[in-house]
Amino acid sequence: MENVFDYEDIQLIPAKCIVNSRNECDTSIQFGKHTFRIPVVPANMQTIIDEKIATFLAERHYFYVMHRFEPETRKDFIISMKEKKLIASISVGVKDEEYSFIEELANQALVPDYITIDIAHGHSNAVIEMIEHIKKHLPDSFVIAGNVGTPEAVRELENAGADATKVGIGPGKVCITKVKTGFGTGGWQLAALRWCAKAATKPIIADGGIRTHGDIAKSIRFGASMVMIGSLFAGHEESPGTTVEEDGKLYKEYFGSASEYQKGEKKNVEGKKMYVEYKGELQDTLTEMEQDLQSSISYAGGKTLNGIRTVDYVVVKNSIFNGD
Ligand SMILES: NC(=O)C1=CN([C@@H]2O[C@H](COP(=O)(O)OP(=O)(O)OC[C@H]3O[C@@H](n4cnc5c(N)ncnc54)[C@H](OP(=O)(O)O)[C@@H]3O)[C@@H](O)[C@H]2O)C=CC1
Ligand SMILES: Nc1nc2c(ncn2[C@@H]2O[C@H](COP(=O)(O)O)[C@@H](O)[C@H]2O)c(=O)[nH]1
Repeated sequence: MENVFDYEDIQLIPAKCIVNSRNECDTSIQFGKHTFRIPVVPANMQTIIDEKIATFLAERHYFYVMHRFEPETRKDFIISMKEKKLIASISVGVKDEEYSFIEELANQALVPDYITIDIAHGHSNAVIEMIEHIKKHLPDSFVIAGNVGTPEAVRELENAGADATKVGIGPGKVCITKVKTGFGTGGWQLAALRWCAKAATKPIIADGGIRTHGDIAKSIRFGASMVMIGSLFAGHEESPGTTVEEDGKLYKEYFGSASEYQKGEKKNVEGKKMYVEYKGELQDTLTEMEQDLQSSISYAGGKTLNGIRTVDYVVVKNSIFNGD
């Protein structure tokens, strides 16, 4: 891989505007059988999403992926979303009990609309076998598989039947994979996304490393259909993490899914915990993201997200917070 770069190294170049107001710019994205308001999905992490937030998002036509860290609640969650006529989007791992869980869902005709296979090193037989298992038992579920960081991995997971792949090994804000293992896409996530997108024949989710709303537009430019974000969604009033007060200021916790706080033990820890400033209401952030993306589309000289996909860009090597 040559010419690696990350989000802060790139600036998109404006093209002639074709709208009279940013309101005319359409940020919606079709992903699977459904169309969502913005190409953004909060990370499937325990301090980012819970059932209440999932319902809030689904009711307002935002994509969501429920986390997999309370496995015993997943079946009721699917039933409850189906009763409300909302999309059911869950996560699974690859351990033995997950195989029986998929069979149980199939036997009870409980078909999640989206199933995300969520493990650290997604380029593995474990994930390939789980994709095949889901496709055998729940062929109508849209399967997202990850995480990966190479075109070879994208091709293999697509060939196994994945409907979308998720790219990002170690660029996350609470991720310590890079320092613990020496591996990953941390520090060059945007270049890795481009590399993977060139090989992909199905949608890609860019996962991790988004620090500003402009990074969403950059992800779209470099091949993402959807962008998964953790830290920017942490710290809201609705966020599940605990709230603490220090010197009169409010903070909320945000921890990694491979942190000892999530795992309950210090084994194969690849994540940490941090506190982020309290950010107010989730809807305000979603609205701001949509407006900023409408602006991005207008700067791209387009009316839809497609306008961003072909826009010119420059590499400006002034990395200030590369890869955290
Ligand atoms: N996007 C990212 O950069 C990363 C994300 N995470 C997140 O943390 C959570 C926990 O992830 P994970 O530990 O995979 O989940 P699990 O603990 O559920 O592990 C899934 C399975 O994969 C095996 N496994 C995990 N990592 C490896 C590896 N490097 N090589 C071979 N086998 C492996 C595990 O076995 P065993 O534990 O015995 O090895 C286990 O059987 C997930 O939500 C994941 O998305 C974690 C790290 C990086
Ligand atoms: N290496 C680790 N990555 C993790 C862990 N928990 C979550 N994640 C990944 O981070 C993104 C969110 O990134 P952000 O930059 O937007 O905050 C999330 O979707 C996962 O892919 C972890 O413990 N270790």
